[in-house]
Amino acid sequence: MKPLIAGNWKMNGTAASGREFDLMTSGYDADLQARCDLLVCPPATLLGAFRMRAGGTGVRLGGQDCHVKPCGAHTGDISAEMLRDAGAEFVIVGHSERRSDHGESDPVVKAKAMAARRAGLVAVLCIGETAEERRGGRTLAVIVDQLEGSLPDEATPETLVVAYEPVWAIGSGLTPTVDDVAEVHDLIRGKLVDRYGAAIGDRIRILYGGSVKPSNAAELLAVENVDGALVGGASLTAADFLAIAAAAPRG
Ligand SMILES: O=C[C@H](O)COP(=O)(O)O
Repeated sequence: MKPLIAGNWKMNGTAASGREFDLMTSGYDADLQARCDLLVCPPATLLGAFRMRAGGTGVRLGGQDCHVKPCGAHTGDISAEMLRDAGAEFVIVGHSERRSDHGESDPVVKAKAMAARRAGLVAVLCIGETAEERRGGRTLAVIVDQLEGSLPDEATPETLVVAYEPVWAIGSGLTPTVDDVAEVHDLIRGKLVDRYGAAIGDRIRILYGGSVKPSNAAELLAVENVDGALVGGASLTAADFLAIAAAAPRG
């Protein structure tokens, strides 16, 4: 399976960030293109400009969230259809910062994943346990609950990516051991196969996210059932982001 290296810029970036994005597109050379798919999810304000800059380079674009409805009276929100219109091919749903900042529940995340499919976007559906849940030995149970509550009713490898992001690893510099990552990704793979059948579930990409950096990317990306990375802070600079992409194993 070709790895997906996805950058989530979160609430970072202005028009001046186009220069950094250009370094990413120019650095995504034939070797990297053969090695992995590269996705940048900037703030929605930059999608249109980045679409112009990305043209023909192979770098894909995504949104960071979408509303469940295609349009309507929802001040400040953006629909999956609007993201697609602005150049997105992917959209992150259920990121832990959306869950905590905006109280998004599993049913809402599921509805957003289904909205993404309706609009022709690939949903990057995020799940992960908190530090307290991990300390309480509930990691695997939390992952199962989140999957049961938020996976869309129908999915294919072309419409769904799952991202495992332990909340305590996000932006903290901490990462789980490779054995812990392997255990959770193995569980997720099994649940995807149960839900969608082996022909689909075995081919849905499962990303790891949380403090991925050039120094730990090769180790994390080599873990079985880790099919790429969802990168926050290190995706803001081309040098780090491309170094992570270069650490992806050849498919
Ligand atoms: O969506 C990305 C994740 O929240 C990871 O962020 P981070 O790489 O800054 O830890």
